Amino acid sequence: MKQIFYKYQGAGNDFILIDNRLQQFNHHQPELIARLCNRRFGVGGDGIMFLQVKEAFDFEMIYYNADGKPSSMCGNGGRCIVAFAKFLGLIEKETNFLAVDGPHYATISGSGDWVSLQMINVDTINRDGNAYVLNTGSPHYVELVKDLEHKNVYQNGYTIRNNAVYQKDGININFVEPLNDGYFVRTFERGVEDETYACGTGVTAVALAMAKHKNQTGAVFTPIKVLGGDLSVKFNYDGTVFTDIFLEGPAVQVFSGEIEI
Ligand SMILES: N[C@@H](CCC[C@H](N)C(=O)O)C(=O)O
Repeated sequence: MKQIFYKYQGAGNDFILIDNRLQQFNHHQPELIARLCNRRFGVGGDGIMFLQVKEAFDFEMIYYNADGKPSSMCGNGGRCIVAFAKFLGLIEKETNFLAVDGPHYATISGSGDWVSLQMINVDTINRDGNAYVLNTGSPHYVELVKDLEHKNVYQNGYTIRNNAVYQKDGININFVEPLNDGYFVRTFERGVEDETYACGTGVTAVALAMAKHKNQTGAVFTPIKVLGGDLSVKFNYDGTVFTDIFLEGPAVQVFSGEIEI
């Protein structure tokens, strides 16, 4: 059977998008999902999303990691599916949709390639040695480092992600270095099991962890540079809970096509 797909990227975090409003695609097939995401045997992507009908919402986002397993929230994926919903004519300038971690509100620019996505509130940040550990829809480990440009993110990320604490459930590993204006972040992603060019829940975790690190409260705006471009995170922090968290950046359709499944 032939399947139409769309390919999107958000700061280089790339995804396959499928319009599954008619429920023609049975996505409970881990091997097929992993093959579609494979960069040699399939379309290629850090993950795949299915846009489905959901009562009381504009749509539902069903997300799988590149390894074929259902995942927790994907921030850049969330931004890309909002751009896809606009492309399909389902929404105009704003949307309320359902994802695995609950309802999300988002706004989209007129041209449709800049998306601001509200993320879940965060009230818990734990420590693991010098690192910060928090859940922004997906679990994240955040470590401040020096000379991030030359760090072996794959090797160091792989080692932490697979240590006795995190091996079973997995975690995403973010290394962060302060810049004059904001931060530079590189992420080893669970479910891709490799460094990706960007991670939306990851840069969100970094922005919150750095505010905590610097005892910064009030309205905060954090520009973040990643391998695939620029993202930003804005939020309010009262010293206890992070609210009104928005992840912002590009969400671009790259190509579309048909693949045999
Ligand atoms: N790329 C994502 C995170 C996707 C989920 C992650 N791989 C996990 O398993 O936690 C993002 O943009 O947030």
